[in-house]
Amino acid sequence: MPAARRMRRAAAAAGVVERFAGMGSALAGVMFVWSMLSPLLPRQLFEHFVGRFLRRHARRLAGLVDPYLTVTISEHCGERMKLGDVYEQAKAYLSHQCARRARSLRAERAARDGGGGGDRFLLTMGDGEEVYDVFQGATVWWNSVSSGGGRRYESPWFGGGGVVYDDDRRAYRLLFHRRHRDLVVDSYLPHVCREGRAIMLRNRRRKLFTNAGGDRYRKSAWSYVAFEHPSTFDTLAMDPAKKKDIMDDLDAFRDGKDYYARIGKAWKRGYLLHGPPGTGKSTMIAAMANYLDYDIYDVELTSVATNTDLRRLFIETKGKSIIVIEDIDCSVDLTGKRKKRSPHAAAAAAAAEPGDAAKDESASKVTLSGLLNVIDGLWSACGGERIVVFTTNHVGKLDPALIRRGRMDKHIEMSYCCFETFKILAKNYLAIDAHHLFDDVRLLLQDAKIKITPADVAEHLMRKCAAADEAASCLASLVRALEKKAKGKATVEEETVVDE
Ligand SMILES: Nc1ncnc2c1ncn2[C@@H]1O[C@H](COP(=O)(O)OP(=O)(O)OP(=O)(O)O)[C@@H](O)[C@H]1O
Ligand SMILES: [Mg+2]
Repeated sequence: MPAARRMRRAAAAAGVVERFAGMGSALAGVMFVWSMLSPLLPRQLFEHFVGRFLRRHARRLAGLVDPYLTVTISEHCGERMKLGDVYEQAKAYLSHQCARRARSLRAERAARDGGGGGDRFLLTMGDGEEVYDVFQGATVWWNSVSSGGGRRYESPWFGGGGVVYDDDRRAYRLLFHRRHRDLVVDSYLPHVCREGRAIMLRNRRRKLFTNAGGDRYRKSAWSYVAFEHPSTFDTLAMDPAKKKDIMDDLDAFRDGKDYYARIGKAWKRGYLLHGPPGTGKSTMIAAMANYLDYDIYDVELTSVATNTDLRRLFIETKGKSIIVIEDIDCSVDLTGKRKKRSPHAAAAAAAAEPGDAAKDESASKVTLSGLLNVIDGLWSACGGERIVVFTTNHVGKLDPALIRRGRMDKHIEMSYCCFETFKILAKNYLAIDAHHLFDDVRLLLQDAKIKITPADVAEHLMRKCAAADEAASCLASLVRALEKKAKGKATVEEETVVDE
């Protein structure tokens, strides 16, 4: 047995002995005083005084007999039965540090990054288990307790609309000697949370959250799937200098916790990605998330009924995340004015049921000021380490207040394909760095009148067969498409891929 483990066992055993020895000597003292006094006093007087004494000093006596304190960390806490962060952190810590000493274990799937992690298990303490831990020479004991027997029932309210409550309440109980109180509260518990957070980060599978399709009685406003987009900055086709600038900016943000605190600014950063369709705005968001190892919250503004709901959504996002609002110009009317209806829409509304009209009125009432408040107001500072990204095809349509620096700190234009961009796409799609047709492509792309998006170029370079001369045929297809544009025979909108 390794020496370190032998020492820890010995420490734990010593702790148990010390715990019971302390109780035993205090109990023996009380019994001794009792046996001395009882024959000397009249029985009624004795009972009266002893009764009063016990009533008054019961707590202090209990303290003499049992000098141990407990701290309970519950699974659920606060509003709407939110899962307690501290509980999750303690669970992760215990599964890593102490669970191997437990005899009864609970197994959960430990999802890891990048998919395929579903076969790993996280082992946590089973109900009623006790394990010890040693911290700076002090021994503490952790107990896993549960109540409710794991019953699940459907709410009788809201028409029983699928709201299922889990009656199983779990908690961890931490037991320690009262002389370690300061050590536990000031150092040990923060250590448990810190270590637990780090373990959770290492074990987590990144998530793509959405608020669309939810109902307001769900425990969380967000639902999610595993985030598995393969885009990276290596595969993202754009001017290398611009790409490096963005990566440096992201690095500075990720490592900037102390800097943001020093300058008195919330730890968040806004990016505005603008450019024509198919220039890689969504691809860039995926690359940013993969680069930073962050989750993505994709906000569907049209599914948010009010500013209050929007605020709740933002409060429920966690740190290390990118909050995305795509096509911000067409999400909702953020000027607060109602858009004029087309004659067709007006006729349809007139023919609709009265209930439909009411539904229309109750559609999203998110306002510009509501949005500004969550991304830049007092609420925006909750949690920290968040990036907010807006994308748009029409930057000119946006309200200047929405995209001013400080809200959207970095404006990135995603533009049409240049030769540098093409070379990255050719490397991605055809695995080539050079080809005799590259010169033709370069000459054509140098012509400012020829506008082709990376999405269109990518489609030309996409493998269509496993032929040996595949690269040549793909490049020839691209050259033909570019020549067509040069001759004005095709516009960007009408362009279609020529299949070989
Ligand atoms: N810069 C790029 N680098 C690599 N691939 C790209 C790039 N731009 C576009 N693509 C390819 O084109 C497809 C469409 O790109 P993407 O969805 O990112 O465009 P977008 O700018 O978000 O378009 P929209 O404005 O219509 O949402 C992607 O699946 C990707 O394969
Ligand atoms: Mg997009």
